[in-house]
Amino acid sequence: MMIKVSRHMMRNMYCAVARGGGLEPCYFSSPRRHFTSSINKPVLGNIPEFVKIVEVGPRDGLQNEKQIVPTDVKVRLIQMLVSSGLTVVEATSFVSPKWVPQLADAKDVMEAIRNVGGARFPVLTPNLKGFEAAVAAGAKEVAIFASASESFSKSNINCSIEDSLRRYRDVASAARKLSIPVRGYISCVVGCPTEGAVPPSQVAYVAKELYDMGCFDISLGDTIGVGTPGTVIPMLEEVIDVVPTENLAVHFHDTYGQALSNILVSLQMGISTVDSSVSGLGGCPYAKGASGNVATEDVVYMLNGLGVKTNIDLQKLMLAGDFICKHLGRSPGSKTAVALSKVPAQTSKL
Ligand SMILES: CC(C)(COP(=O)([O-])OP(=O)([O-])OC[C@H]1O[C@@H](n2cnc3c(N)ncnc32)[C@H](O)[C@@H]1OP(=O)([O-])[O-])[C@@H](O)C(=O)NCCC(=O)NCCSC(=O)C[C@@](C)(O)CC(=O)[O-]
Repeated sequence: MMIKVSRHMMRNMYCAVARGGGLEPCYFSSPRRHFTSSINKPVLGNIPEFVKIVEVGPRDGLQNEKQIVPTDVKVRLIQMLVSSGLTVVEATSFVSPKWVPQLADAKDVMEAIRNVGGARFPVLTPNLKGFEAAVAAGAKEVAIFASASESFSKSNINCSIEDSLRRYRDVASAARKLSIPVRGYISCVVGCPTEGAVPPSQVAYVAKELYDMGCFDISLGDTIGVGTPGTVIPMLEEVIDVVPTENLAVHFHDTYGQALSNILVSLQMGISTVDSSVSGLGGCPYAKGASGNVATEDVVYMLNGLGVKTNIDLQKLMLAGDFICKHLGRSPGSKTAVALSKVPAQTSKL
């Protein structure tokens, strides 16, 4: 049975005075028990005990790199991410190689990870052509990506929002016949690089369309990272009115350093799926100036501190971040890795 969470219920959950606890804060390691006594639960409200992290680095991260990363490096990165405990790693995109040459090796990546167990590897498919290629390459889960902004839809996938939704209905229906789960993304949920502020009602409209076509998860993307809790909360309120929180995910880029605060308020509003990118890789080829996604290491560090389970080994995750940063010839992109590189003794407590 699907329980619709109304805005009123959300407010109550938000204000809920939680009892119990009795646990110590634990910043570096996974929590041994849920919630900590030193965390003021009356302030935090009912944040989830477990958060599923969808790692988007190999796709959202590497699609934006100037240099084309060799297939074997992408594959090694994916393997390292899986061995850190991540159970969903977005592997690549079946998009036009003219538009995104960085991911032109999608078929080879899928072939190379065919036998990697313990995780799901969703891939982006912008149309039926991409869907069919993804399935032929062994994809077991796909993602479609719409936009809440008309101009971003045109620049990203060369069609209007309505045309994209028509295409995606075809993809969703083809996927249903093969029992392939479909994730839906919405870009520009608070701001668009050309249109500016995006009305929450427009986000809710696209979210409902994606939900109605069968998306099991709808990821709300602040593509250019302009959101603050002040704009994210009203957007989420409208979306939660039409899509249950258990079917929502958040996807914050960190351009203005607001991603962690935005994630925290999303958790307080009942969302328990968070997208992030190892070492904060990424950006968007069609959103100039947008920085990478929030770094997975920093999200895990915050969740550990909150006593929220992720089942991710932060130390192994940082090794994956170190691996890809070394390959790209840059210093670590997560605050956690930077901090621990300065205080290596703390690493032993991870
Ligand atoms: C959607 C299209 C294909 C339309 O592109 P188009 O040029 O309008 O498409 P078309 O149907 O006219 O086809 C043009 C050519 O592309 C080919 N083609 C057509 N489809 C495919 C396909 N699936 N795979 C491979 N090739 C394809 C097609 O066969 C043809 O080849 P040609 O005859 O010229 O040789 C193009 O605009 C595209 O690939 N866009 C992808 C853009 C992209 O990947 N953007 C980044 C991801 S979205 C994002 O980052 C946001 C997100 C999800 O992370 C959330 C957030 O951060 O907010």
